[in-house]
Amino acid sequence: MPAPDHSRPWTAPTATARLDARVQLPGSKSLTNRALLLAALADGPSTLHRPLRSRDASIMAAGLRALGADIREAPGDGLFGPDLVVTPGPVAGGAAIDCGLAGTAMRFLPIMAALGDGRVSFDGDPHARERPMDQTIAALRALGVEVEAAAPRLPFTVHGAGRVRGGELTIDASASSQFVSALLLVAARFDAGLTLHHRGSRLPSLPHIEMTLEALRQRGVDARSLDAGDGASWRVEPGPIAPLDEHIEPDLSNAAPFLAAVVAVGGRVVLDGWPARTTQVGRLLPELLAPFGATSRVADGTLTVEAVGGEIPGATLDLRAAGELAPTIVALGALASAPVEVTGIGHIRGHETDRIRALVDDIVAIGGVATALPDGIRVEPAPLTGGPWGAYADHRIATAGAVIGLRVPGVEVDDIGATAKTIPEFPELWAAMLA
Ligand SMILES: O=C(O)C1=C[C@@H](OP(=O)(O)O)[C@@H](O)[C@H](O)C1
Ligand SMILES: C=C(OP(=O)(O)O)C(=O)O
Repeated sequence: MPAPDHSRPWTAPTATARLDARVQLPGSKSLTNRALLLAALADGPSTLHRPLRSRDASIMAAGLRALGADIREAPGDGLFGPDLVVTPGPVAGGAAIDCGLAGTAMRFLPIMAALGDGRVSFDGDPHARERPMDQTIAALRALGVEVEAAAPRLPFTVHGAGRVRGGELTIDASASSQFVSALLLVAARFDAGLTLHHRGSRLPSLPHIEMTLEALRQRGVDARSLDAGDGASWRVEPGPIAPLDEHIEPDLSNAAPFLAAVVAVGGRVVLDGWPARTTQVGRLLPELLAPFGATSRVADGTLTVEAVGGEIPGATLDLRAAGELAPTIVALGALASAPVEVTGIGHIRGHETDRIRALVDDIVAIGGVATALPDGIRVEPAPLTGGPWGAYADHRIATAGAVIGLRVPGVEVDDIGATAKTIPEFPELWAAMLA
């Protein structure tokens, strides 16, 4: 089969009938990239079964190889590609790492690089140079690691001295939970471990920090939240990281557009591989979609979402825990018959693109009414027309356009290839859902 051509605008398919689909999604980005990094720091080889194969996962693997890990493909069950076997090596200096647009790579890898002996330089895509990195650089410096940086952003160079003392550190993670996760993920390898405090105006994406703690504990690391009354202090004891063979769960955040499609069109989608218990923030989707008229049922490892279709009610949602899901919810807002307000997401201005601006501009360009709020977005009912939908290199802005296009003919996503960041199969899976 010829490779799909993503260089031309992608006309989002309009749904012609109620949905009745079964969907199987590739692995979680957040789980894959944590498993890769912890495997590279572990005491022996680990296998990742059904890892995500995507740009962000390739970037993480390439960065870890540059830092000394051996990562090879091994036959898996073939569902979305081979398994990965990671054999750790001593953390090496002397590398130049391209972080692309991957927040996990640009926040996690510099902390690991500090364990090595030598210089490691970091850079990324043009927009990656605008993403907040100040807390990574400040944290390393506070830990006694030399960082050469002209500005508190990419590009910069970490000068590892072969060890990090660790101890106690305070950062401001208001702009990203990844600053916290990065330090906790590597801290077992600091001489004194780490007691980390967050002090700042907000702490977004708490479930991703829970995911980090759980990933560490699964590998025998003593990692916990400290009950400081504010839920913003953590402790990781120094010690070995055990190797682990892990089955990577499907990406539940990438389930969002497929489940939102049910609200937009009506009918039913059954999602395979829904975990009985998970730290992924996508577990909140059933309750987030309920105000829009969706009913959800978990049974036998599947999630079934049903909706009648037709008018979509308005809603007000606080997505501070789940900023990653905001573009999909805002897309439903553009289709709703009453105002939809999403708050708690000011920090998504620092995601792959300024997501608040991108969503407002795209919705307004197709005739909608959307307003940026200091901490979110408000969308009001308006008749939508087709037209260009900018992806801004952002997988979730691209898929938000796909959701709107289900009901609005002629929505043209300029770069559906942006979905390669976490779900390269998106156009094919979307078409299959609608078939
Ligand atoms: O640690 C992670 O895997 C992630 C944390 C979150 O980042 P922010 O806290 O910057 O939103 C999330 O939005 C991102 O997609 C993935
Ligand atoms: C914010 C996201 O990604 P990143 O890991 O690059 O921060 C995202 O996937 O929504």
